[in-house]
Amino acid sequence: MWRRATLFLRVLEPPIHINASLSQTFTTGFPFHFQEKDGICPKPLITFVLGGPGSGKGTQCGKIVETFGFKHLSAGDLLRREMVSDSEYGSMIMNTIGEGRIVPSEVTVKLILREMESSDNHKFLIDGFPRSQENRIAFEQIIGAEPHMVLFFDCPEEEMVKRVLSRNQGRIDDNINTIKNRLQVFESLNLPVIDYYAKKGKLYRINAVGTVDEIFEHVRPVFEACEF
Ligand SMILES: Nc1ncnc2c1ncn2[C@@H]1O[C@H](COP(=O)(O)OP(=O)(O)OP(=O)(O)O)[C@@H](O)[C@H]1O
Ligand SMILES: Nc1ccn([C@H]2C[C@H](O)[C@@H](COP(=O)(O)O)O2)c(=O)n1
Ligand SMILES: [Mg+2]
Repeated sequence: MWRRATLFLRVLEPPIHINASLSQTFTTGFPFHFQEKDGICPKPLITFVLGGPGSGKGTQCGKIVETFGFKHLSAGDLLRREMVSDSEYGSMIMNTIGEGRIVPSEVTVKLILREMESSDNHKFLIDGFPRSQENRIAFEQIIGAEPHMVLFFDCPEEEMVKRVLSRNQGRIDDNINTIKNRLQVFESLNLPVIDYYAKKGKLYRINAVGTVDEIFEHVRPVFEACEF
């Protein structure tokens, strides 16, 4: 039931090396294998969801899924799941997340790819990715696709820190020291990606201050304006 979506996906660079243990679960080369639905292979619609730690990306993704029927892929959640699995990357991921740094792009992109390939939905919300230009380039190289739009939840640091410290979900990075590092990483590595998409005309900046429902009322028209 797999068919190559060659026509739809933009090929940018030669495939990067895929290491032995992951190559059994991930497709080598690109474009990725996309699930056929009702006899046709739909074009994947990719939305990247960016914003600082605690800006509300995951919360708003939940509402977008409910309202617009996307498949939500949180890069952080995929990494946390990999971390507690038997993966050879477990301890590396745990140390990296614990210090508020970014996991090597190849690992993260392949986790995303695995989820995309096994999904029967063609509309993807990719949350917390790309966190760096290196992440972005790895996605383009491995998956051979670009987002049709990018949401940026713009939230003051003080509010992000307050939200993260009261999240209470047992995350190893929800402590003041790691948050300081994550904020620095956001500024130095993630803001350039946000600028990149702004220059390409793909960025939708959402004011992330207010109640969850108020913020969603800024998000809704962005999706309503799209023809899916
Ligand atoms: N508009 C809001 N007002 C107050 N609290 C909020 C709002 N949106 C989300 N929260 C809460 O703030 C915390 C962080 O939100 P969320 O997990 O959605 O952020 P995130 O951007 O995904 O963060 P991270 O990058 O750390 O995963 C959660 O406890 C969530 O319930
Ligand atoms: N593209 C990504 C996304 C996440 N991570 C790591 C580092 C983050 O601090 C952590 C938590 O992510 P979140 O749940 O806040 O989106 O996961 C990464 O290395 N690369
Ligand atoms: Mg999140």
